[in-house]
Amino acid sequence: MKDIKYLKLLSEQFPNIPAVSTEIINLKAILNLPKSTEHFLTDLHGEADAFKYMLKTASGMIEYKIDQIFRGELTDTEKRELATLIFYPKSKMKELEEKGPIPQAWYKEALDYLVQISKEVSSIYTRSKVRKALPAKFAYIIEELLHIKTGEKNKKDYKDQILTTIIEVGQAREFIISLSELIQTFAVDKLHIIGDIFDRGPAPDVIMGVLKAHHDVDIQWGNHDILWMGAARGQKAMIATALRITLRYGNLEFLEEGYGINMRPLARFAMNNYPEVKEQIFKPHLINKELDESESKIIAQMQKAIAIIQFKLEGQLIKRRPEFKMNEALYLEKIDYKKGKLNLKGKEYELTDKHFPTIDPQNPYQLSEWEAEIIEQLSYSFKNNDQLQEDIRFLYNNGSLYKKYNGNLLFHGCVPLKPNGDFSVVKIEGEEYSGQKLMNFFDDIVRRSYSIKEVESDFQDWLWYIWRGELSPLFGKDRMTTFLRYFTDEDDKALYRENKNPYYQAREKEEICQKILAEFGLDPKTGHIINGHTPVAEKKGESPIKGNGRLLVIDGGIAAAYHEKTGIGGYTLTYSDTRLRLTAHEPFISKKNALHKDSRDTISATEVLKFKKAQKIADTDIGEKLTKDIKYLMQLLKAYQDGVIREKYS
Ligand SMILES: O=P(O)(O)OC[C@H]1O[C@](O)(COP(=O)(O)O)[C@@H](O)[C@@H]1O
Ligand SMILES: [Mn+2]
Repeated sequence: MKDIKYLKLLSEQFPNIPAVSTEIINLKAILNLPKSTEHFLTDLHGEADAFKYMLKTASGMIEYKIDQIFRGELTDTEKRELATLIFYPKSKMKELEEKGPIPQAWYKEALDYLVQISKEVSSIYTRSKVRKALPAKFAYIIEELLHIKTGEKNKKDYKDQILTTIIEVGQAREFIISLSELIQTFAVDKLHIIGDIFDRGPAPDVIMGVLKAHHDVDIQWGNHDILWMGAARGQKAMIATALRITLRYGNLEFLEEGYGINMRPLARFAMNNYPEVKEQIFKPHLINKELDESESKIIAQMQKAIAIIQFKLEGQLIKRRPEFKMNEALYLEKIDYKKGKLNLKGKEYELTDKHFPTIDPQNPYQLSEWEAEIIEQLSYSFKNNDQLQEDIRFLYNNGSLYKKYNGNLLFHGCVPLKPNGDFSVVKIEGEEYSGQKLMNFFDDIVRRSYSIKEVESDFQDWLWYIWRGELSPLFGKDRMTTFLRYFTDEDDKALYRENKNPYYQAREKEEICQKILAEFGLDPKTGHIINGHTPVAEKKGESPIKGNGRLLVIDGGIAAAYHEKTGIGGYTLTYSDTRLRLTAHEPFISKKNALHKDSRDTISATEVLKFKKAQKIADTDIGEKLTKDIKYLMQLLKAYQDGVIREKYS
């Protein structure tokens, strides 16, 4: 029996037998609803258009529903037309209008179809949840339409009349838009982003805007998110790195226009110090866009300038934190500046670029006065940028290093392992961390870095470690060879190789996946690990399904930069009441293309798992919580019945 004090507290919310009974009936009914759909996306890398499209289409879920409802009734082309109407209602109707007035019959049919789909996708939610999600202006009418049962003869005329009147009063367009948005919202209940929203692509700020407006999203931080979180806290090596990557892909728009960060001081500095720059090394890597020569040159100059600042700041940090064991990356002191050569482990390498005007060979990691001023200014603009701070706060508040959800384990990179498959042990201030404890340690570091005020604090150095340290669960590689890739040009691939943590080999084995699930307190027989971070090269025949189905890697590369490597436009995962489905997508080209193509977007869909019995809310984490609540409510009911607690009626 729960503490009487607790029951008394509960009685304030449910003061009498009818109130507590109603709640019990309500919760028990909810337990019997089907489990709602979860949608997993990862490695968005600034690709806002592709991401928005995946959300709109619920990764093929909407087309799948249309198939189910209209099988045998509509042709494939008609089904695709209906799907694009749901994805882009405004543009689709605008196009039709351009060809002439839209006939009433078209509106009637479209409304009828959309009502049918809305009914289907909302049928798994409680009335109250559906009501809350309805657009206020049409809530009453839509609710009426959703609750007319198919086959209810006497209601058919009633429904027809409502649809006809909607058209007569000129509201059909608005209704179609509202219903389409409703379908998009209801197709997926919960969105999981397995990390890497930032870097490489053009519009992470737009993605953040969409996520902030979403009804239910959680984020498992990726290394590139941590990079921006550290940068926004003012960690200077991370600011320099985030900017270097932005410049490397020539994506200044989101920085300057999206976040309003002024890049002119860096541009002035770069033009002054690097009037000539080796464009073959530093010219921006442009995807789906072009820049004129002068723009491209200035971005190259800025990229070199910020890269040198990054290497200096990283050198300082590595020296300050010997426990990070990253001396290997102390490159600037291994350069013979007169000869223009790099000396690594007794071997000399010719540098591809020997112009280092800001480096003092005696003190190579010291920033020049101007460099110091630049990074100081940038740090000020990052820390005082309202928009960026709001986005990063959202990442902190809705994110974590890993998540356990409905029996599955979600994280971006890895759980660091030793080559023999044991969990790696990290010793920090006398304490040993491994497995879940290590993940919790890093999660705690990230949170504390946010709440602790002082700049460049210990915690911020650790954030940088999470970005690129050997035992970081988000990086999962032994080193980052950026410097070598810029400044050396060897045939020897080993020089640049970043070796993946043994986890990536080990996860092919079912028993390792099971061991990890068990370490996190999940059922190793039924749970799944869901990973992002490493693009799956489908082209080379790599499978996203590992460990005999216990682990799924869904980074197929939404990032346009990786399409060539992966050969597809990304994987996504949906987990409904009946199945866990992995979908491979075609690369997203443009909205225009999506609007006009008459085929599906998905290349293939694999049923990773099909449940024998459809899952109910009772089988989920929320169900577990509700079951506990019901238990206490039953105790309260009994306490009223036995007179242990007095009922109140007002
Ligand atoms: O693909 P780019 O922009 O050259 O960046 C390569 C760098 O990105 C990393 O792959 C990290 O990014 P990911 O998390 O996307 O893998 C580094 O290991 C590597 O040095
Ligand atoms: Mn990553």
